[in-house]
Amino acid sequence: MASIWPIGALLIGAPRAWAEDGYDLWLRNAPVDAAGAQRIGASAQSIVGADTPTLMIARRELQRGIAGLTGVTAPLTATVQQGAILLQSAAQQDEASVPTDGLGPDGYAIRTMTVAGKPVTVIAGATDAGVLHGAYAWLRLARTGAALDRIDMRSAPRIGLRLLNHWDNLDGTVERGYAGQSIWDWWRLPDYKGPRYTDYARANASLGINGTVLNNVNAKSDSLTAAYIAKAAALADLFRPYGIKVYLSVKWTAPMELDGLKSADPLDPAVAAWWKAKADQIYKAIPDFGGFLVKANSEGQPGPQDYKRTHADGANMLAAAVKPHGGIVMWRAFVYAHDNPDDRAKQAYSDFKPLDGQFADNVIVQVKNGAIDFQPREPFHPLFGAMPKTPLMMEFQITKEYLGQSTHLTYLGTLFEETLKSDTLAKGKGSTVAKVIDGSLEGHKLTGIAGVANIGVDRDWSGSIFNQADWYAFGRMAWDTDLTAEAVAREWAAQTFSPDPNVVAPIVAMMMRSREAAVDYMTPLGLAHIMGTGHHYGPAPWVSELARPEWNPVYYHKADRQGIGFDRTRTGSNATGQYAPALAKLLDNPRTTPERDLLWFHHLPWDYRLQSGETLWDGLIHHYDRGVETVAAMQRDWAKLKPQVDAERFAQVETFLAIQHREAQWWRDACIAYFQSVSGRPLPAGSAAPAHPLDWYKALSFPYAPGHPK
Ligand SMILES: CO[C@H]1[C@H](O)[C@@H](O)[C@H](O)O[C@@H]1C(=O)O
Repeated sequence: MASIWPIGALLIGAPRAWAEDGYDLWLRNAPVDAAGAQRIGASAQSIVGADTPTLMIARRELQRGIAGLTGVTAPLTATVQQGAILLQSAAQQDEASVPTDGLGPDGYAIRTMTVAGKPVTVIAGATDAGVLHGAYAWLRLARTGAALDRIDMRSAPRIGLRLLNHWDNLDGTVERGYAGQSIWDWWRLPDYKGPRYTDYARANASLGINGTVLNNVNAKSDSLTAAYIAKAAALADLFRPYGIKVYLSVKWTAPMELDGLKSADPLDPAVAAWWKAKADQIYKAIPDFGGFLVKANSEGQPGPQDYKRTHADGANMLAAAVKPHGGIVMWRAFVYAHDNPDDRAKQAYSDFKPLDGQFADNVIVQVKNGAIDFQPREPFHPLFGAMPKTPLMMEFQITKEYLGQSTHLTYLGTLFEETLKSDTLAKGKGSTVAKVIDGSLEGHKLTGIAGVANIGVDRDWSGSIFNQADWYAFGRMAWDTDLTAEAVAREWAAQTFSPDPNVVAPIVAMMMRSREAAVDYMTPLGLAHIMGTGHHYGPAPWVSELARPEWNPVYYHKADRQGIGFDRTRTGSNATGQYAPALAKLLDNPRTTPERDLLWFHHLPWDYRLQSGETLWDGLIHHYDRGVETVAAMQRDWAKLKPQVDAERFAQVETFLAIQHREAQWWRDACIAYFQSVSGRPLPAGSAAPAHPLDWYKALSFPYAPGHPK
């Protein structure tokens, strides 16, 4: 057998035919060793069945992957041969078929079996998109070194809508984007459809992402003009065979801005008629258009409350416009439009909880993972579990607005996992956030999860090689919320760098502690939102003079001579009361609050004793120290990988880790200098004094961070 694949041996040490700039993401298909080529080649000698646009993509992906990995191209054949891969779509059910019931519109089954007396691998789906997902899953197995000669797997996502949200503006900038300008070339669309769009679709389809919202939630009305609808339609045409639908964010006052209507009151029949006509126009150009995403009455955006109507009034009016076409409305719960002096964290719940049961059946409310704003760590949002009659979808941020943006290595898989596995206790133990959003807790059919994309025109797409892992993890965990961050990191590292366990293990170890390191050096023990204001980069716990209370870091940490933290208990802002009673009870007591969230829920004296026995003050400093030390350890671990990683990507990561280490110290020293100026406490033994006086950090301004909206 081995002699069939001599080419595998030749590939060892062969010069690479591509630049290692990260463009190929996890779809890199780098040549494997001889044993790997044998393993893959034996199960991929030919491909059978590929007659629709989507199946042709599946076939091409397999051929491309197999050729890259083994050096041998698997031909397309009409008859079944030994070692063939059979693509079995719904139309091809016969005696050899693999059952596809229960796989839904996206799922797949992969099975090695005997067909016409020949050992083959069948990749089946109830739809062509399912087969395509199966092809990508098979390639994932091939790339990660799994055995391919005995497969019997079925996989179907529980969450229906798995979407990226682009915060891309029509002028090509990306709000909170740290990977360069938008990949949507609005200027040359719809005529010029550059190759990057197809690569984008491949990357997303390989994860099972099935929709994309093209434009920023801070939307401009222009996105709904005929010209922009045509551009969106061009993208929809490209993405369709990959099983990806297009959605648009809309601005509430578009009827006024585009067509001079006098109002945008959702109960005004003229307004409803305008949206209906607009929806009809869009569906004419994009028959499978997904629907609308709306940010209303939040951060200055207009909305139904401007007309004394509710969010439900607004959502339902839009929902009626898209309903005849099968469209949906995703209505965001990220609101803090009004001054909310006692506790910004409470507003979404206050506004939305009373509306439970009032939304139309094609509306889904999109809730951020936490109640403030994509912090390095937040307890799960209290709306999860609190609106049983309303489908809620998750909004994660893949772009790392508050987690070091493009340079810090802070793998988000652990954040996603922590949130999804959080127990709301809404219907007793085991009422996890994952079960809320997959619909199983309350029996909803409309289900979704969105990730704010970290994609731009940078060669590596995401601003750094390791940020690609966040896109990857979002997609994989959206498909299967049971996946662990570690398993996903392992898959990603094997495909992105090498399946060699000596490469995978240390990279995964770095990734798995990286986000906790950022929590430690930025906002340990439940602190939040003490970043530089506006751009959210770097420390600024001292800022206190901005116009609105909730724009100031001092509002969030509330440090004074006596203690630190935000009292959200029953006797404080009572945000704890927004959680299920059993959980609220735990959170009202610092001793039964997870220590990682301590200062999120409690204002405590500096002498409060942590579980470790040390005082809160000493513990805080130790967390800051530990964060910096962890980054230093990551640098050392990366340095050891030099022989195994190509020079280009090694150098990028090395440089970014150096930046991260420098900035972790900046964070640590600035925060300690500030908190010490407030607490007046001495540093614990073993902790070095901040390198500079507080004024030095205060003077260090950083006004022009990328991605910061003007
Ligand atoms: C799109 O605006 C963003 C804003 O830039 C950002 O700082 C914050 O995270 O949230 C807003 C939102 O989610 O609407």
